[in-house]
Amino acid sequence: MKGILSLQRTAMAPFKASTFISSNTSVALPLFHLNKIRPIHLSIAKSSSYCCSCSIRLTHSASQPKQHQHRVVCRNVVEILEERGLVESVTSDKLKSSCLDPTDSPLKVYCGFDPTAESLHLGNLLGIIVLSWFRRCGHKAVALIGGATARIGDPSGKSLERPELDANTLETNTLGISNTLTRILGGNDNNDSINLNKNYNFGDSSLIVLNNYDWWKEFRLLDFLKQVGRFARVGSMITKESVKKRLESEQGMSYTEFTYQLLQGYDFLYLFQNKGVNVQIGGSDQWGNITAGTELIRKILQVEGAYGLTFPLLLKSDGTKFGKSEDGAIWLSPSLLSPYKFYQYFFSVPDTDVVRFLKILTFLDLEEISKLETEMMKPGYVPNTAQRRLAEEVTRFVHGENGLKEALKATEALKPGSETKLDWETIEGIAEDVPSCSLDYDKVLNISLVDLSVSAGLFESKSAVRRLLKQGGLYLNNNKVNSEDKRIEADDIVEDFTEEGPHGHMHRANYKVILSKYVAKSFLT
Ligand SMILES: Nc1ncnc2c1ncn2[C@@H]1O[C@H](COP(=O)(O)OP(=O)(O)OP(=O)(O)O)[C@@H](O)[C@H]1O
Ligand SMILES: N[C@@H](Cc1ccc(O)cc1)C(=O)O
Repeated sequence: MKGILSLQRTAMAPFKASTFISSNTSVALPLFHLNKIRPIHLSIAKSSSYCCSCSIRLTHSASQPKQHQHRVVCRNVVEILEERGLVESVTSDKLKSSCLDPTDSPLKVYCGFDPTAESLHLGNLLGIIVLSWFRRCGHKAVALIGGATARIGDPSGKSLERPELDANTLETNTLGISNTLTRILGGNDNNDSINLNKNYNFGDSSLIVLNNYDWWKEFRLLDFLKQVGRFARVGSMITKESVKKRLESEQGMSYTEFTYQLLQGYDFLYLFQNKGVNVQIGGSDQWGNITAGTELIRKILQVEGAYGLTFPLLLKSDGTKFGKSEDGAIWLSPSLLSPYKFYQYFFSVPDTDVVRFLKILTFLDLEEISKLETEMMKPGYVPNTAQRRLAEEVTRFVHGENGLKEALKATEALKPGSETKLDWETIEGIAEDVPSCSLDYDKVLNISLVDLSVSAGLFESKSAVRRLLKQGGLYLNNNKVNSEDKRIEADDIVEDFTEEGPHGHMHRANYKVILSKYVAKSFLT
């Protein structure tokens, strides 16, 4: 068993996780049990000196701006995607030749995300990564939120009709997803909410976030049937995988979901005509919807020059797809999955997956990945070195430098026998991820540690506490407890002095104490 994530799955099981509550009058007790785990040593690797996008070493000169050089040395983005296993199909081979000159004629690429959940998940990250590759190679990206299409429900890959979402849920989801997209693709740690009535341009306008509800809300049915429906052939529509499968099922398919491909198809046409978008990307399940768009553009506008590219679905080792429907989805929003847990997920991926994930989910040079792969085969390889690199890269991309720092700090603090000094922020971070409870301050101060360990639910009996204490396995704030008579003193309580009192004095805002136990070394396998 490796890594803290797997540790927590087994170790946390006996305890019921509760919400972490902190207030001026309470003491919160994040409790955890570290069992059968090897300590993990972490360090941040230095970033590579290669061009982020094209695996070619940069040769900056003082006179040439970095951005310009970056584009000059950049290779064909489609080739890069192919090498990394990020291309399943393209609608035309001409796409490759169309991306040769990003400086003079950059492509404008879009990927759509229906706001069917509060957050995007790991499967959706592939679309974000492919958009990012295009941007890194000098092209432009559009992230589209399907405020309109989410009301219809994409039948792709679904055996049942999707439940209808109410307006409030859609609004909350749209906000959550926009925040994630702008946080990741905006390239900063800015978590501020964005105003949904605006389109967002970032810096050099290489990224725009749009919502398709903006053009669908005013499109009248008669106009749609005349302008779009007339050109769509039912014969071609029913051959799409998403429709064929559903028609064979007992439940069949509603007319509403049947029209989904035309909505997505029209989006492409609208974006082609009004925003200069000429490429749509998506997971392989989006092929039918993407080709609906290229077909409409060809028929209605009578032009060529619109392309589609799909990437393979990201699958777990058991062959199932990463998505939001299963338990334990890997959410990209920190409020649904903390950066610490996100990091731990990647730190614990099996050796059989790590190289594939490094190629798909990071921007690391392929040569570097290949070196890591070679190292993995050698005797003396420190387990999880490749996973650590993967976890660092993906966490930094999704949660920013601060998110990665938070994850590393919590990882360090949760290590068995860690000597990390626990400060307020670290405890707060950990508390979300371990079972915790909240007790009044006076129910903790001067209370015997043995009693507290039981009243807080860490142990079932005082004798169990004493037994572990004798084995040297009981820790308070990462310090080993040696005496059964230990009482909680004021100094054991980690305080947050960050709130400023009425006269400019810092006053006690919150109080926290952390207890932990882990099985003595002799019990480790
Ligand atoms: N595992 C995955 N690998 C690659 N792309 C994915 C994956 N899951 C979803 N996508 C892509 O993300 C976009 C939105 O996905 P969508 O909301 O339809 O499905 P989902 O979130 O996987 O839903 P569910 O979990 O309910 O099956 C689509 O372009 C889809 O191809
Ligand atoms: N159909 C995509 C989302 C999407 C919506 C509208 C588009 O124009 C493009 C893509 C999904 O399943 O999530």
